[in-house]
Amino acid sequence: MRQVLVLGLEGAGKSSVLHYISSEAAKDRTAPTQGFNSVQVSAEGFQIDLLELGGSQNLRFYWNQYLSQAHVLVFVVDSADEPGLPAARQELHWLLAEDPRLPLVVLANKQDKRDALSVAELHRELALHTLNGQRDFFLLPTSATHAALATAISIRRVRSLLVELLSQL
Ligand SMILES: Nc1nc2c(ncn2[C@@H]2O[C@H](COP(=O)(O)OP(=O)(O)OP(=O)(O)O)[C@@H](O)[C@H]2O)c(=O)[nH]1
Ligand SMILES: [Mg+2]
Repeated sequence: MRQVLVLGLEGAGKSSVLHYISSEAAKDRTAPTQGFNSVQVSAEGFQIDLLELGGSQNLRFYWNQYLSQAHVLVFVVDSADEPGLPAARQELHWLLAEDPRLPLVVLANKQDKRDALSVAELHRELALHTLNGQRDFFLLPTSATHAALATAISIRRVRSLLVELLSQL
């Protein structure tokens, strides 16, 4: 079992992304995650356990306790929530400081929204240029609720990236 830890501020779209990855279908409605939400997908030769921890302020306190079991960190960002980006950046960099090698996949989610920032803008706003060279790092645009081909493709790309990263372990 390989574990993927899925974090990000409340409402970023973690549950929606996990639902799509495991069921290959968009879901238009999710409830805020109380505690955690776990989803399994099978890859060739191994199982992937994706563990989402809720993003509300009181739950963020527990995030770092789960880092040591994780093989990959997925950090989901609401690309259209510009005011929330400083908090997302701060939480992300706190997590990264705890483990300088943990592979990181940042999802620039909600790309279907008209006011979504681009991947390049998010790279800057999240100060991702400051990452050290020790870790594998990827930044991918996603959309998890929009029923369009681009959504299906973006989620499939996340899934195959995770399989690729985890199969190297
Ligand atoms: N337009 C759009 N809405 C999205 C997308 N992903 C998620 N949402 C919506 O954003 C809201 C929050 O999504 P969730 O998946 O519950 O977010 P979360 O990160 O799991 O939130 P917590 O569990 O509270 O930490 C829901 O209303 C989703 O339908 C997306 O790609 N595009
Ligand atoms: Mg959730």
